[in-house]
Amino acid sequence: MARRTRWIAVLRTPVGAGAGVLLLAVLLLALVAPLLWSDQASAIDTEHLLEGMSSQHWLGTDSLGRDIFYRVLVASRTSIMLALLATALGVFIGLLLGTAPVLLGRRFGRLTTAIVNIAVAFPGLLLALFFAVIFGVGAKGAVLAIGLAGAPAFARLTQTLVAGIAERDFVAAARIAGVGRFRILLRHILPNIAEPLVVNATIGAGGVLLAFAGLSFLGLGVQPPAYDWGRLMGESLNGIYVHPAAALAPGVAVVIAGLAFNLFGEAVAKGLGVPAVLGPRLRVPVPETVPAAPVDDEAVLVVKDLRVSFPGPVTPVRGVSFTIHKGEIVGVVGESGSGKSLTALAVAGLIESPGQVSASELSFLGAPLLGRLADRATAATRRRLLGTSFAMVFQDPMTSFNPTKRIGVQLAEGAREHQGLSRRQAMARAVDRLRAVRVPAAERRARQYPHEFSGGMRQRAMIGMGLMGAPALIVADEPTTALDVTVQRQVLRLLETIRETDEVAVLLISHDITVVAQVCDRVLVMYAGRIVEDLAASELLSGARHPYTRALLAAVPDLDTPLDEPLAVIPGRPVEPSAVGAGCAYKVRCEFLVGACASKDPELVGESHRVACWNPQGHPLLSIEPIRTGQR
Ligand SMILES: Nc1ncnc2c1ncn2[C@@H]1O[C@H](COP(=O)(O)OP(=O)(O)OP(=O)(O)O)[C@@H](O)[C@H]1O
Repeated sequence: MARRTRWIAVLRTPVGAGAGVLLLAVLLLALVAPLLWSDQASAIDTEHLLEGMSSQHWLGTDSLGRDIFYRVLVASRTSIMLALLATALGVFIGLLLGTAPVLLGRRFGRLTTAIVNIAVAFPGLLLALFFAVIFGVGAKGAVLAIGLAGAPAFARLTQTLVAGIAERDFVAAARIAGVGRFRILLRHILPNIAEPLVVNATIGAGGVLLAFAGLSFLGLGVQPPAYDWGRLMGESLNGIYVHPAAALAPGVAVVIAGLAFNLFGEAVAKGLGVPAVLGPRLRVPVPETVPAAPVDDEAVLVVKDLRVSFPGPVTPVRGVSFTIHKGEIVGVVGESGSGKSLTALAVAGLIESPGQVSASELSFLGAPLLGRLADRATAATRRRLLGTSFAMVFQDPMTSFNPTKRIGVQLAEGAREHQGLSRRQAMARAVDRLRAVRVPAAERRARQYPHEFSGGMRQRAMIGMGLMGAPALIVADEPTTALDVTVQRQVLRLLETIRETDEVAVLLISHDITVVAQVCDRVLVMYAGRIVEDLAASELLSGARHPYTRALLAAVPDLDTPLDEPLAVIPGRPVEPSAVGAGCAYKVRCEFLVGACASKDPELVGESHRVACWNPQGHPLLSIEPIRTGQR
């Protein structure tokens, strides 16, 4: 809807309207000219050979006495049709090459990217000539030549656009939901790149028209008795000094038609802000017949010694272990860069190559999430399990949903995929879930697009999407960071309610320790890729023992904080993953160093309250004298 309005707005601008009318006129001419003036254009008049302009022949006649004006008009169809065909071919091949990384995976994707990069480096006209020689002279050969020559540019454009969309949260969410690559491409990626692609193809058509005229002019394109503008130019070239109009007229036609495509494309691009691909977001889960197996205890997610590393090598997550039980809300806090998001992404299977994930155990509802899957059935089961029982809510509500699709349709998609619901049933469930997350007028809202929702409502709808199946775990990565305080409270309360009513476990990632303290049962404090403290949220204020946790708490301003004094901050800066050396990663910022801190990284030890520190506070180790350091 909004899309249509924007197009209409473009057509209302003077340039947009002018270019639109010109393009329409050119297309109309191409359509009707051969029907109306074919006879006049081909009528041979041996008495008026190579005549100049006259009232009878406005642009004169050619060597067979045929009227040049009518021939230029009639040639419009062949010229434009062939140019559009070649453009379509270029776009099609460009799309195939540009979307290869999504369809074929990274390795083949890289190969096609390399091929495209090499092809793009060749001048288009040179490529066209090269292909023209291969395919032979004639219109068909020229279409193939120009289409293939234009393909690398469209492939590059497609790759860039696809890369921008493929990293969006809603694509990640669709992947978690087990939506296949082809379907992701078709339903999530292509609709979001269609606009810039169409606009660029329109602009490109102008250039193709010119290239086609060039090939025909050289005698490699349209062959007699057929003719296009390029051919007319070529035929008139010999007499250009005595009879310039015959050569200039088709040239002018090429320029006008080329301009019409170019101007229109440019006007639309400017008006739509192409390539402004908007943000999107999330998704997840679904059905019921999932072979879950958490029979032993109530562990929903078990993570043991999780590591995430990247080439460098850097290891931003260095051995994280925790378990989440049914109906438990576990918070993960830490400064920026501590590895919170990577931990969540690794759990969701969203770390892409060249990132490497390893763990001695990573299981969800008893099913392993890591490792090579022995057979397709196991892989399908795992996909299905994640698709139905695992939900992910991302940070930015602006990017949570595919902007081109209605909210209800997006909610329904996973249910159709995994639960086998019909379109109708899935929509009914979507409306029901929107109601469950307190989206008012759910039926009407389900028919709206993401931009018609407020930020908080979008975030709630995203959680609703997670509830389409029967989720056992919702991973929420900074779900309230982009929201104002009141809306933030509503979203957090919603997560709490879901936990209470459906016993869903929640892994809540936040840099805000007060948020975590309010809603969580347990808190994991992360620093430099490790958990440094794991304790009950109720103990946080009174019983935190790690100097880093205590510093995080001390840095939270409260109503008693004197306004005339600087706010407390944690001295120093978080350590970069690449700079983590021997000993405790927090040592350079810690006030309570002891001898072991410099040489050995402390293990996370304890039962219900785990701390990784050689000198935990609160219950001071009296035998060890703290070394008070000067702060950096
Ligand atoms: N693809 C990558 N390649 C190399 N390093 C990465 C990559 N992705 C993340 N990192 C590094 O890993 C560290 C942890 O990142 P992560 O996003 O998990 O932090 P975070 O705790 O979630 O921070 P924030 O609150 O800012 O999101 C950061 O230092 C980051 O630079």
